[in-house]
Amino acid sequence: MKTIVSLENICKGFIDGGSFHQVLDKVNLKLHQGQTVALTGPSGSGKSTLLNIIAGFESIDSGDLSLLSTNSLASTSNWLDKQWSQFRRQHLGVVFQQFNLLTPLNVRDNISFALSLNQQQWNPWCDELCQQLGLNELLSRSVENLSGGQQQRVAIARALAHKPQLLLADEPTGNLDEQAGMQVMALLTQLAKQTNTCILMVTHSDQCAEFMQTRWHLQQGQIIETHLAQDLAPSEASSALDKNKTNLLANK
Ligand SMILES: Nc1ncnc2c1ncn2[C@@H]1O[C@H](COP(=O)(O)OP(=O)(O)OP(=O)(O)O)[C@@H](O)[C@H]1O
Repeated sequence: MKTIVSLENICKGFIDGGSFHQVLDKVNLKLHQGQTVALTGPSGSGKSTLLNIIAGFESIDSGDLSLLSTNSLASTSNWLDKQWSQFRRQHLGVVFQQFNLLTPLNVRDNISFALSLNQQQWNPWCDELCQQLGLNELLSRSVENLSGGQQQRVAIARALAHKPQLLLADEPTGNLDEQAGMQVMALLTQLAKQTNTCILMVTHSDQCAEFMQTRWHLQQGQIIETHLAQDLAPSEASSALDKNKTNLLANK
């Protein structure tokens, strides 16, 4: 399986209140194409910091971050803003708790805008995304007037429209009630599977984490890995996941 993200001995800390707080302490990890990972851990353990580092929004103190760009895994140590922007535009999708939608625009234009950054236009995959996410009736609606669950589905469509190799999601269901949250999780994992997109998702919810194959638990600067669906034989894992998702989608 192709490695798309590699962190080697990553250290990151912040100076706050006059003292230094080590948040990540020699973290090593690899993410592979199509892999799905839930990132859990206590509040303040550094989950968002880790996502921000992988997206290039936060610098590292030491270690090396390599990302798959133009077909090879390359160290980002010498990347300038231009290379980071290009990576984010072409290969990355993000779904954060605050949806960060473009509020003056309607649903269709929010999704089209993300595509236009890659010189792409609306295509059959967008139709499929909108159909599966139940957005077809909402395409001309202004995003600011949509409900939280509807906005969340727009944010997912926007993040997956350009078929990114990596989706970073920070508590993507944090603003939704439990049932809506589970529906969003079911759709998110189903759509990402269709494009072989790797997901790294921060969550405080065990139920959301169960949609992912693997769990990384971040505590005291270190990551402990446990397997979720992969603990089962492949056929059992996929049928358990499919059953879970089918039940949730049936309740939609
Ligand atoms: N820019 C910053 N300046 C100073 N400290 C920061 C900064 N960003 C994060 N921190 C600190 O780093 C630690 C990790 O923060 P982070 O937001 O990554 O945690 P988290 O695990 O995502 O937390 P939560 O689950 O509560 O969202 C916290 O102690 C936080 O206060």
